[in-house]
Amino acid sequence: MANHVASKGIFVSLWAREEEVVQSINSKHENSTFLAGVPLSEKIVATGSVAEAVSEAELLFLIIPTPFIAKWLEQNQPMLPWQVPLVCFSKGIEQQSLRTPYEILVDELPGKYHAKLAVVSGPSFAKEIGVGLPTSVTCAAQDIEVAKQIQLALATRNFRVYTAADVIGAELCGALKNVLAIACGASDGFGFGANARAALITRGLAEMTRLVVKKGGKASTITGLAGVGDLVLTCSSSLSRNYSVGQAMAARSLPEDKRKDQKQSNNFNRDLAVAEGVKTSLAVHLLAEKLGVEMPICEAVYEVIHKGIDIKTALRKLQDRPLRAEHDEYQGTWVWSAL
Ligand SMILES: NC(=O)c1ccc[n+]([C@@H]2O[C@H](COP(=O)([O-])OP(=O)(O)OC[C@H]3O[C@@H](n4cnc5c(N)ncnc54)[C@H](O)[C@@H]3O)[C@@H](O)[C@H]2O)c1
Ligand SMILES: O=P(O)(O)OC[C@H](O)CO
Repeated sequence: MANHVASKGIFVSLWAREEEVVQSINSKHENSTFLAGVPLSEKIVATGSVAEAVSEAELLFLIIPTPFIAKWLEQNQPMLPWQVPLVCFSKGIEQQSLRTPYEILVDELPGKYHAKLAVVSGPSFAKEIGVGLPTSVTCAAQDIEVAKQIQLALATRNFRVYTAADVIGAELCGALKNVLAIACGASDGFGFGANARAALITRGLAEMTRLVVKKGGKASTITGLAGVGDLVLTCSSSLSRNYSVGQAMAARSLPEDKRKDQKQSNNFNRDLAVAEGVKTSLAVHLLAEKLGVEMPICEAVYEVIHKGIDIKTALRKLQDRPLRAEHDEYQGTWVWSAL
């Protein structure tokens, strides 16, 4: 995102946690640790000091993994200006509190910050944005004028930004697609084929819809970039860390002689550590239980990762559920059926 904004001729001050990342960006104009091979603009200057990074900010981006947001805010909030929009790009759900990134921001930041909070979601691999490939995302904010301000600030011919008012829907979709991508990666890792993947994406969409609507989000968000867009992207590309984790977990559970046919992740341990769907699957399990929402695919991912259930058994269990109608009639309209 820093590179994209810099491509508009805007100066970007980028805070990074690791000293080697700061060094690499400032000396080589590349983030060799996290985004090797993507040349970065000289308009990006990295620093290890949050105070320095935000001192002249007209727009703030917060892009760190969801599990660290609350702690990061606790340590850095006093340095953050409240008069400028703060846009969060993180996609996950906090494990214990079951909060989305926006809900964490609202809880952890004083009220004066709240009016200018926004989130960006949608199909957006960092690597593709970094090299300027065409990308479209959704910016959601409670105040649509804030979303429009961010839309204008970020949009280019190659980077379309749509506005939306459904913050909760956009965020839940972004979090859930990571869990579903693990399931799709696993299915592909077993060589279950394209039919199975398409079914997982479609029934995954049904799970997303049920949770989003139950939490007060809009069903229309599901058909948008944050919903279908990001779900299709993440569930079908090994550029996704979540998909790769599922793929590698399946490949690892195959007998030696079958493994050679499957793609293996070179970065399994790193993907496992950073793929948001790993921790979010526990949060989704708890949230679905709390709200009484049926989410069998997400539940299968939770059972494999957090309960140690054999991955093939979990996928087979999905196939063995009772047969039923695809949609139910509910208050005069057809909606996704519960299982
Ligand atoms: N990478 C993408 O393509 C992409 C695209 C859209 C949204 N996102 C979302 O952005 C968020 C960040 O993803 P990412 O790919 O930039 O990072 P990542 O998932 O690769 O994680 C590594 C980053 O986490 C930071 N980190 C590690 N421990 C930390 C701590 N204790 N406190 C603060 N930061 C810490 C590291 O400094 C590093 O920048 C995630 O929620 C992800 O879902 C990522
Ligand atoms: O690599 P992933 O699986 O974290 O996905 C990255 C982005 O969220 C895709 O939109």
